[in-house]
Amino acid sequence: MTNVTRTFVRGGKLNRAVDDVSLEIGAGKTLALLGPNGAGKTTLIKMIATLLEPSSGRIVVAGLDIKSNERQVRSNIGLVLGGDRGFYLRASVQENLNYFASLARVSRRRRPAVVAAVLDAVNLADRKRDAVETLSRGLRQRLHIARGLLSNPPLLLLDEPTIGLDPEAALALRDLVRSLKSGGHSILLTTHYLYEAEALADDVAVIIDGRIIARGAVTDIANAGGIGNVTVATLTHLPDTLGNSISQLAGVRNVNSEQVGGQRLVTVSWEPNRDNEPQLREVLATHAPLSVVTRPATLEEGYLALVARRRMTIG
Ligand SMILES: Nc1ncnc2c1ncn2[C@@H]1O[C@H](COP(=O)(O)OP(=O)(O)OP(=O)(O)O)[C@@H](O)[C@H]1O
Repeated sequence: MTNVTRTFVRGGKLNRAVDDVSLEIGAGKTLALLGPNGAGKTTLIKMIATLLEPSSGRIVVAGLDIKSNERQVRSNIGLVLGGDRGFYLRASVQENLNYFASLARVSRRRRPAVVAAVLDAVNLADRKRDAVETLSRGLRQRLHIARGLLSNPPLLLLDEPTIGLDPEAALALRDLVRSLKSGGHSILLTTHYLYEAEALADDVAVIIDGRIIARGAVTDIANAGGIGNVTVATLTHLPDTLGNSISQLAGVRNVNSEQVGGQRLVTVSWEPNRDNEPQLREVLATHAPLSVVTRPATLEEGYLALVARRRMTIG
């Protein structure tokens, strides 16, 4: 998409829900779109799915401009919004998929094979005769993905696919998303679970107030938030003045401490390429640290630093 903007009028004021966004997703790649509530993620996904028209800008899916090829583009996209709606609850899994396959213009002749293939892909074949209302939330979410796969679309749009799932069901769903990716689908994923984005995505884009403020690998997001590596020190106790002494070291961006079990974890975020574990060890030496480990910032640490930095610059 190139220079895409979508405005809404609210209370007589023009609100730019998506503001001049340009993004591309490579074939077979997964892009995670992250951002706070109301940042513009769903608006962006709805525009790609042709459910909402951009106010300006251009969106191209598999080489086709969505404005002039709406019907064809729809069959190139699998939209998975999830939740409890979207199925006939008393009808069976198979009946639902047959119906949605007809809407997706899968020919009557090909329908049985296509429905069998998507059921296999999401591992639901053994439940095909059961009414949808008997499926757990995790299995319903698989059914949503099966529905999105009916036209074998090159692009899948997954809006918070694991929301509300228990940890085991969420893990199984992440495995399913990985297998779709290795099957060649490009995926645009929105999620508020940062470890999920880190586990699944090749690339991350952060949207705030309708604008993409950072895009790239996890390190790029962290660097945009002003942090590079992070050192975690484990201590048996934390003297009052220690945090202050650490924050005075060159290159320190932020210091946090928390109690975990009987231990104190001190987390030191360093500015990009300015980590200095030896100097930190000197400060910690008289407090007998149990361990000191330096590693790259996680996506969660990078994202939180980026959002905080953004709020500081506009607030
Ligand atoms: N139909 C609409 N009419 C008016 N304003 C809207 C409409 N849809 C979205 N908005 C506004 O556009 C902005 C972006 O909303 P959007 O739902 O895209 O955010 P989001 O990033 O998906 O949020 P969440 O993480 O909460 O799902 C918000 O300010 C929202 O109030």
